[in-house]
Amino acid sequence: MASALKVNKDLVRERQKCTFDVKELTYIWEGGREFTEERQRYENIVYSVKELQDEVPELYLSHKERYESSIRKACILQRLQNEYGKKHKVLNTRTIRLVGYGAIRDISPFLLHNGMFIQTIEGQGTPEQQAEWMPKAQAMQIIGTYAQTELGHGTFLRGLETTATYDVKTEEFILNSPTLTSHKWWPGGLGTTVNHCIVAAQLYINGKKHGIHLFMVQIRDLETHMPLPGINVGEIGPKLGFQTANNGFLGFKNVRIPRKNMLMKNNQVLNDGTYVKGMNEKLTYGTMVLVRVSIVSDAANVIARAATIAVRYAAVRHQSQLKANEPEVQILDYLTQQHKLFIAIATSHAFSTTYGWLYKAYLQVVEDLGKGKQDHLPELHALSCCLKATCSRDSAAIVEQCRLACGGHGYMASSSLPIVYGLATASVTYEGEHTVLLLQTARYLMKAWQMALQGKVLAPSVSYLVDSLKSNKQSWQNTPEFIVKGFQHVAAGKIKDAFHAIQKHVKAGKDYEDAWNLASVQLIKASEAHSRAILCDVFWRGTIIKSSTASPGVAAVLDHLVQLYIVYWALETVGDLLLYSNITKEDIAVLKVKYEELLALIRPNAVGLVDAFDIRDEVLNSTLGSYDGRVYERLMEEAMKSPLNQEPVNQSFHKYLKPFMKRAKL
Ligand SMILES: CCCCCCCCCC/C=C\CCCC(=O)SCCNC(=O)CCNC(=O)[C@H](O)C(C)(C)COP(=O)(O)OP(=O)(O)OC[C@H]1O[C@@H](n2cnc3c(N)ncnc32)[C@H](O)[C@@H]1OP(=O)(O)O
Ligand SMILES: Cc1cc2nc3c(=O)[nH]c(=O)nc-3n(C[C@H](O)[C@H](O)[C@H](O)COP(=O)(O)OP(=O)(O)OC[C@H]3O[C@@H](n4cnc5c(N)ncnc54)[C@H](O)[C@@H]3O)c2cc1C
Repeated sequence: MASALKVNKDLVRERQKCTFDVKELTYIWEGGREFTEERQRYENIVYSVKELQDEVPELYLSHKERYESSIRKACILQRLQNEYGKKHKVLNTRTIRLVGYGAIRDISPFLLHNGMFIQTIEGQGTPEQQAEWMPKAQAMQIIGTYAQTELGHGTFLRGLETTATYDVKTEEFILNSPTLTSHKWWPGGLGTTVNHCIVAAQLYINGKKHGIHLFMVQIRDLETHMPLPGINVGEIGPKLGFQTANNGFLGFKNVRIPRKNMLMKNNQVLNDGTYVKGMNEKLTYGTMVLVRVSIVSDAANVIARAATIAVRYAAVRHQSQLKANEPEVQILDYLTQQHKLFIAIATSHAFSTTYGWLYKAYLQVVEDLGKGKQDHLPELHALSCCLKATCSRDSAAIVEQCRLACGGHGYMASSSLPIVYGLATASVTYEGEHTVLLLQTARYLMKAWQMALQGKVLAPSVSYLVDSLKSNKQSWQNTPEFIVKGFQHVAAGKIKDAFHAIQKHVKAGKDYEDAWNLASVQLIKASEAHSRAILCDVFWRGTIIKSSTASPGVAAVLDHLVQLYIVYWALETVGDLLLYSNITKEDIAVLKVKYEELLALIRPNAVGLVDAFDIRDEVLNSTLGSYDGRVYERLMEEAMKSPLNQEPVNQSFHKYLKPFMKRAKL
């Protein structure tokens, strides 16, 4: 962090106003002091490595140069990470991703290796397969990705066309891409980085199709890196963001792999071609569940980044007068600006708390599955789908809101807000498209509603449906607990409406599937309302627990944030509350005042709150958001790095402009 002397005076004043212990909140936000200290220790190592510092900003490099630079840095990072792991302890993936981002400035071409390839071997491999591949993958003697999506299908996995046909004679699988649309398309690192892939393919044995299975396939020679025979591999080209992720395509022509290369923890193929079905075919999708859970944490992190940039900038930026003859005010003093930004801070805490809760549920299900119990798998799938969908979508909207809150300068690449938006919006699509995942949860909610009607016991996350069937609703109270109940009434009401809409179409003679499609707008609304009820409930309960051991100052700001989140969403969805709960116009008027009071309470702590996210300048990489607030100096310094500013006259003047001007007629 910059020395106090060089820090912008507005930021100095803001920090003096802060009423709580910033460090203490950082520890809470990060899940414990040990995690923060571990990350900081690792950051100190990584960001002192000279080779990781850019001479030319990445954005001025060509597509090819950017990739080469990202690989160079990713290798250095991987070495540092391994060395660190040997000396201290293995770093958590959040730290690896955060710190890696600061060095690479975009997505690491090893992201899928570290985030899905290793996890799939771990989660889907037999102990023998793990023993063979895990050490090599961890040491990066083999580098891999997760190759599932194809040109023709990403969402509908049963529609994937890549085939893996078992040859009993040679005890091998033969991989083929029978059509153009069957080519793998998107996997990160696949373009020119990885030499192995976990490939999702339709399994055929003796002409019988057994559905999607996962296979370990080597695609490049380990010495020469040349594609192996039968492999057609390449990079898919520039995208909205993710420029250095090295997303690729892949086709197979009669590529043979040994039988032992099918990941067989769940389903198995024996030597003689006998197919042994596992406990649940959907366990093949297990890595996706883990990544969906992790995306809730990623959403919290991207919002924290955008909020840090936008809040610090809003403290430094002065524009317009509130009153004539008075100095121009910090834009952070406009209530509308606080309305745009404080919800970002609160949302980041809401998602971080929800991630902690969801990850715990994930670990419990994994433990249960190990004992052959799968009762909670459907609930976890439903929760991970709707929370991934809602948190990723909210994160993209909030990052964009933070960008807009920075006015014109937020549009500068050097603000980093465009690149952060590129990251956030990608997560709305990858790992299960937004609408599609909401509809997965809706399937579960329809079943839960049916069970509630039948008086059956429901899983904890939907047990509120039982309460909603009781006719005596208490009169409304403007307390957080009661507003959370209000969200549950909204969710229950929307679930019920969607259920009835399907029934109505079925009664009118439609097939269930057509009725489902006709009701699907209502279904996604029900799923969204369920997500919001869960987020508010978990955030509220989680904050009470965290506050119970926090200092009074920190407990107070946590309380302001959770209340702000709940009241904000009550006001955003006020129409729903009027439809489905007992809220009155008078209650709403009180909530509006409450919301304004909360903005005022948070205002003196705004900069302290984003400081508590403890995001280093290297990670922010932002002219607008650095700790010292030297916004204008940095904007100018960065502009001066443009290659167009390295010469007084660009050659295009002599080649095009001058002749053009000469020829121009009056
Ligand atoms: C700690 C380490 C963490 C590291 C984190 C790193 C983060 C890295 C970030 C990486 C960045 C980018 C990577 C991006 C990678 C990708 O995008 S990989 C590709 C992702 N692809 C998808 O998500 C595909 C989406 N589609 C599907 O999942 C399925 O096709 C879909 C669920 C939509 C439907 O599947 P079907 O097989 O067609 O099933 P249905 O008939 O619809 O349903 C049957 C029942 O199965 C239940 N189900 C479905 N999925 C699951 C599951 N995963 N688990 C449990 N159960 C599941 C479903 O609910 C149905 O149940 P029901 O019949 O209703 O009882
Ligand atoms: C940055 C990025 C990185 C990625 N990395 C990987 C990777 O490493 N490995 C990998 O395998 N894949 C990867 N993917 C692919 C990604 O998982 C898919 O793009 C994603 O799952 C969406 O599938 P799709 O592209 O087929 O979308 P589509 O399903 O074609 O979606 C198009 C539209 O159709 C709608 N739609 C589709 N089906 C339904 C339905 N049943 N009901 C209602 N609406 C529907 C969707 O809502 C959407 O609006 C990546 C994608 C991106 C953008």
